[in-house]
Amino acid sequence: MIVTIDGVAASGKSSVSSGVAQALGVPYVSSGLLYRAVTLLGLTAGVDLADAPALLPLLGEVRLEPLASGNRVWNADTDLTADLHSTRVDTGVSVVAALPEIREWVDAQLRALPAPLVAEGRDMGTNVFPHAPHKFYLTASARVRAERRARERPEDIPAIEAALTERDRLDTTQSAPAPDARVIDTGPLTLQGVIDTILTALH
Ligand SMILES: Nc1ncnc2c1ncn2[C@@H]1O[C@H](COP(=O)(O)OP(=O)(O)O)[C@@H](O)[C@H]1O
Ligand SMILES: Nc1ccn([C@H]2C[C@H](O)[C@@H](COP(=O)(O)OP(=O)(O)O)O2)c(=O)n1
Repeated sequence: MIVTIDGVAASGKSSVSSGVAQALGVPYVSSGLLYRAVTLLGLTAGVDLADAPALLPLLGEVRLEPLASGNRVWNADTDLTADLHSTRVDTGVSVVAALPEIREWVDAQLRALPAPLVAEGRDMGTNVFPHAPHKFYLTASARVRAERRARERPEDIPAIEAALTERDRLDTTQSAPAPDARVIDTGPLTLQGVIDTILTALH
């Protein structure tokens, strides 16, 4: 069984997916971490982030470890995970995510994983796992999402809100909900409330 949980930036996808996956006793995969890893490796190598042929050779030893408690991304023996949520990765990642060659690479990593799993991102329900039987799409206003993220980062709410809104705009192409996804406005809900809504729908 595959459950897809897509949604806009900072809508709660990874926290909700982790909770749902732990309740189901299956792993979850965070596709955004792979786009973030490509971005980090490109920035570290000094490569133009819009240059797919220059990025692809950097990815030969990149591996996603899909743990239920939280995903890790490795480049050979180096754990990249702690560096994937920096502001510079946030700023560059939409450029990388717009490259068809990089999207193909990410999709291939995800499709190679064994089911059952929970997959979260933007296009899990539309493109990567279109035949998944259970699809969800998380939303919340930009202000609510910025307030949540401000609890994790040393930036003020208006700056975070502006950056999230800009990333939503740049990611619009791949972010449409699947027609058969259940859309959940997480604004009025607690994290556990969102997880419970999904678990109830699965039963
Ligand atoms: N319904 C909710 N109510 C309150 N906080 C939430 C809710 N959903 C997510 N959060 C918090 O919002 C932040 C962003 O969630 P995260 O899972 O990182 O989102 P995404 O994976 O979509 O970027 C986290 O700090 C998370 O704990
Ligand atoms: N399936 C996916 C997952 C993420 N992306 C892109 C879009 C996002 O700006 C980045 C990072 O996504 P991630 O889900 O890690 O981060 P946010 O929830 O947006 O903070 O990657 C994508 O295009 N397709």
